[in-house]
Amino acid sequence: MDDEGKSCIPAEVSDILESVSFLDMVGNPSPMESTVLYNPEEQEAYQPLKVFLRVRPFSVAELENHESQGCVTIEDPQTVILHAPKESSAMKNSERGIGQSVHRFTFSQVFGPETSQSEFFEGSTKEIVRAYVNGVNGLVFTYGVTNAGKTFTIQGTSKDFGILPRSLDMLFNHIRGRQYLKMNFKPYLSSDVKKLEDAQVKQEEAIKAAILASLKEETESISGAVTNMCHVELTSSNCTSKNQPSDLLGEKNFVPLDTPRTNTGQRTQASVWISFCEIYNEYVYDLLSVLSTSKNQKRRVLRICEDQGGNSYIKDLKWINTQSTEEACKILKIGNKNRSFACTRMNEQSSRSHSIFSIRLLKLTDEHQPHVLGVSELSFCDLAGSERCNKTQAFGDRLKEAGNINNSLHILGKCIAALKQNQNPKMKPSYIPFRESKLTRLFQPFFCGKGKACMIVNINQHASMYDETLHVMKFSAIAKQVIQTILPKSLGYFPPKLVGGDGKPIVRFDANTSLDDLPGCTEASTEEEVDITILSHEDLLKTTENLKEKLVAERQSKLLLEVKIRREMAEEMFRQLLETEEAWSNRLEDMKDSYEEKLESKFEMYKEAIKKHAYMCAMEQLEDHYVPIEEFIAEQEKVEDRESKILQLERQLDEQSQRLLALGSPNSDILTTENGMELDLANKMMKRANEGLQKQCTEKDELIKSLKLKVRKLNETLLEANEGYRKMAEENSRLKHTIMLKDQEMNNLQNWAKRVLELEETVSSLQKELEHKKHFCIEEPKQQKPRRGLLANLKSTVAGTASTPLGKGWGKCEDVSTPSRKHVLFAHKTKE
Ligand SMILES: Nc1ncnc2c1ncn2[C@@H]1O[C@H](COP(=O)(O)OP(=O)(O)OP(=O)(O)O)[C@@H](O)[C@H]1O
Repeated sequence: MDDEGKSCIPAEVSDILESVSFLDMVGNPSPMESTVLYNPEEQEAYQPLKVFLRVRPFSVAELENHESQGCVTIEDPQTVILHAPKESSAMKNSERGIGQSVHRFTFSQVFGPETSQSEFFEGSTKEIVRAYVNGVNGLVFTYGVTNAGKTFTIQGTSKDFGILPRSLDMLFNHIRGRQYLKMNFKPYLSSDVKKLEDAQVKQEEAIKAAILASLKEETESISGAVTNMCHVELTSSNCTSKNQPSDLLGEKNFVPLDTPRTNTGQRTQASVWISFCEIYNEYVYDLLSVLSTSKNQKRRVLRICEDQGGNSYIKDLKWINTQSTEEACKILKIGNKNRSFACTRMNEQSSRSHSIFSIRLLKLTDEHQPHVLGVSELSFCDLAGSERCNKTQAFGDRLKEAGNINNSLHILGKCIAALKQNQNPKMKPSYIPFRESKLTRLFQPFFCGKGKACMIVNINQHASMYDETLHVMKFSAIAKQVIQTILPKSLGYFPPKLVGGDGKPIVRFDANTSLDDLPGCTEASTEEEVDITILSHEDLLKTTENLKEKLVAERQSKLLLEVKIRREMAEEMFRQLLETEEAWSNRLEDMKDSYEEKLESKFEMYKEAIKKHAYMCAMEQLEDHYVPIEEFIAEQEKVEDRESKILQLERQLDEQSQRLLALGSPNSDILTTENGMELDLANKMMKRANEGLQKQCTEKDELIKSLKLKVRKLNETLLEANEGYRKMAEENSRLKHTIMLKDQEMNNLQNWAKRVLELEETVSSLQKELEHKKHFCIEEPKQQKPRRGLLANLKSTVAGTASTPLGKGWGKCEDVSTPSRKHVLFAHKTKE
């Protein structure tokens, strides 16, 4: 989208517009289009929205001004190519690599600048008019920038009639000779009929006379022009013959109006009524209101209401009985005078509002005892120009108008985009904002299967309007993909209802539906959007009173509804709480069991580990200090042997000492001399014994040393064993810590249980409130549902477990007084 001013195309639509691929524009079928439709009825029911393009010729003035040509090229009857002129944003964008400078669009039919009004009517609108006279509602709307030829296409000029007068002519030719000339059956609400009292008929006649009188001076010219049209333009019709019906409709498949006859063989008759209104600045005005011609009087704003079938209609809109095309054209002219024209810079007679001209055809049985057989409506909507504010250089009121025009077209764009999106089964259905503008509210039934619509896109070939025209074309590319679903009459329609002059039902044509089904006053029940600024003081008071009554009734019904909803909600909440409680208690049990199992298995694991470790340590020690028993015995024997030897030697030493003492006595000299030899011998022996002893001592020392070494090694082994023990103690403390954490988790679980208890209290308070409400409603108090046991169970379990030292969920069924298996186990572990 360009950044110049506010676009009439919404951002969402713009996004889609930008994403509309070149292939889409050349007419690739949408998902719905590509769906195979097997029977002709289905094909009739699902049709893409017909979009016709009409290219306006250059005016003499434009040709004189050398308006650049060549922007629009018609390739074939369905395709048109747009070439961006140099100065356009599209060209600038394409030069920057964004978008293309050439675009191809396809339409149901493209009508070039040389197309006459008659050719255009034949090729575009005739089909809808044909369906209309057979009872199918129709809508024709023109879309395009200002000065593109929308009004020219619908209304034409006094010499060159547009599709509207031609449709009227076709209709009147069709019903010629079977027209119901009395005015006592009048359109009512969206598709009902009101039977008027005589006084009301007179009033209708007076209104019509007043309207026609306001254009008396121009009657001649219009009459002449219409006659002219019949004689000159409609060459294919027998319009010249007043008594013969037109053969415009004389084609295959067309069922003439007089074909259906009632069971009693009565001929059908037709009554035609027209209305003309405009939507200006989001207000609906009646263009046929006589008062509106007075300059000083403020125009009355009309409201859009809905009937019981949800169909929108304009409340208090004037419907004028019309007996001929001439009359209808006169009325159109009067309406045009009231239309909000304002000079814009681009079009001298630019229409700044959306105008809607509607024709209602009432099919009746014969005059003596008339019954309504059906009502169909054909509307022509001339939309205001879709240009942006800055192009028209709008300020003040014009800017406001442009804003409102843009807004309603913006909503129309959103609706069309949403309709297209909703047809795609792969996309998420989106809300269609029909109610966001008056225009789309009135168009809604046509897009919801209650009529046939067709869109006429008008463009001019101005280079200066290229960007605007491109947006119009992109918009139409989306509109073309919207599939219209025409509902069969049996579906979605409320059959026409005949009401009396007071608006109360007289006859209903649906035998299956009784009159009791109808609301007392449909109108009153469906009224909305009251514009209080247009009401007098008395009206305001009356309205206030009515509203007060309605409010009281509404409040009562709302209160009952609220009580009902609250009760349902409370029951639902209670049920949910019980379910939650059950789920939580189950979960709690499961968690407890799983933690118990985990803890037990961990204890077993650690026990095994400690045992294994102790065994390993013992084995290592055994390996280090292992001495074979034989060696040990041999060593022992050696030691004993040596000890006995030492004892023997000590005894010998004692003996020697005694001998030496004996030798030291007075007769020792004698002994010395006598025993000198013996002493030497003894000394030698002692020396030898001494040496032997010394040797034995060194051996003993070595043995002691080796024993000390062994003792030291044993000490070291002891230290290692101590270290192992210490590690095991640490492991043990870690285990204790893990157990503590598990305890905390169990605490958390208990907290959850408490929460469940709190919820239970909430439930009981809700129940109390419910009881209170029940009293309020003076209803039989219901027996409170017996509480499920789980909550109580949980409560007692939690209370029981909380009192135990390790509490926290150990053993749900164990006796508190007897120490549980886990307690003993845990105590044992702690001890370890
Ligand atoms: N097909 C046509 N042949 C000849 N003249 C045309 C054609 N279409 C439009 N014109 C002339 O172009 C001028 C503008 O047309 P018209 O008023 O219908 O535009 P518009 O789209 O209704 O503009 P706005 O939205 O401002 O009302 C008129 O003078 C009309 O007579």
